[in-house]
Amino acid sequence: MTKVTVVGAGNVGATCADVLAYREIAEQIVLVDIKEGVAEGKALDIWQKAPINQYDSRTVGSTNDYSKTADSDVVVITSGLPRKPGMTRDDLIETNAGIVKSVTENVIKYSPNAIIIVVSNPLDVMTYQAHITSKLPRTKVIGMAGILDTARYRAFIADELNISPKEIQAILMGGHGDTMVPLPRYTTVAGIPVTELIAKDKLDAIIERTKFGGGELVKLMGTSAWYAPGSAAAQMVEAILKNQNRVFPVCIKLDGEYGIDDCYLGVPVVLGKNGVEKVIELDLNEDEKALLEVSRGHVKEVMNVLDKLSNK
Ligand SMILES: NC(=O)c1ccc[n+]([C@@H]2O[C@H](COP(=O)([O-])OP(=O)(O)OC[C@H]3O[C@@H](n4cnc5c(N)ncnc54)[C@H](O)[C@@H]3O)[C@@H](O)[C@H]2O)c1
Ligand SMILES: O=C(O)C[C@H](O)C(=O)O
Repeated sequence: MTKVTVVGAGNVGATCADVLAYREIAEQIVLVDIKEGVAEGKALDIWQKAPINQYDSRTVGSTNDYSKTADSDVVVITSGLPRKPGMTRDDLIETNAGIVKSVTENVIKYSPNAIIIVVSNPLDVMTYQAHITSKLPRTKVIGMAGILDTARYRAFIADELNISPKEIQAILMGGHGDTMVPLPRYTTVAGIPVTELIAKDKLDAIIERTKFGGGELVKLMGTSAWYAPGSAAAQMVEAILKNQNRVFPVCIKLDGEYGIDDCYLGVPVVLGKNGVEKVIELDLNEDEKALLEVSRGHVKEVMNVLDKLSNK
């Protein structure tokens, strides 16, 4: 039986559980939250949708009882505060680091071999937190952001060209923040380089909008996005459970790739049954390397903040 735990039954977690269920990605989905009754209620609601939407995946909920999560193949961590207008993702570090640490400890107690997908923000540094707490190999503790950021980029390109989003392929690297690095050189529309179809000034504007894509939604809704983030996390779970070996940008600790050591950044990887099967090293040009270095520097600064908090 394939079993997935989603911790945090808020907007992102409940959406992820719903996608995992209605697309029958996992046979059993356990939703956990700290708020009494919320996870049980949402899991029951998703289960009661099964006869309407015709799926067999079973969802169950739990208020902080991790014994129900035992032997999960994959655990998705979405617990933590979302930002409000005017805040950066980094402003969430203190509260969310404590939450991600305690959740990871509980998860690992009952599912020592699980693959962990972190969603909580600030994403790259929360992946660091889960990695050091779990002590799992780096290939099994990864962060979801790149699929979401590239999806935004691809959706904006689809709009600009009035072409199906299914045709747009792209890779984006770096931290999940304003320093992320979309790569037009590695963006195609049905195999055609995007640079042949969209003028530079328009593509630059799309890249800028992508970098601030999360903030655009926070401003509109007063809280952060959930449909695309929940679906993106579910897509990562699917690649793992079905051993699809799909290529996605995923946050992982770099151990020398791209000349970077000891920093958690989004890079293209092959995602399969063992988590990250391979980190793909692109041959970046000087401009791209410079942008990645800025992003690395920013993530490293926030990692240092976490180190100081843990030493308190
Ligand atoms: N990586 C990304 O691309 C991405 C995208 C969207 C949101 N996020 C982040 O995901 C997180 C969740 O966002 P959301 O919109 O679902 O927020 P939300 O407030 O709707 O849900 C968060 C849930 O976590 C629960 N929670 C808090 N502490 C907990 C604990 N110790 N154990 C279990 N559950 C706990 C809360 O009760 C709440 O139900 C935020 O940090 C947000 O910034 C990341
Ligand atoms: O922007 C946020 O705060 C949430 C998330 O990281 C996103 O990009 O939607």
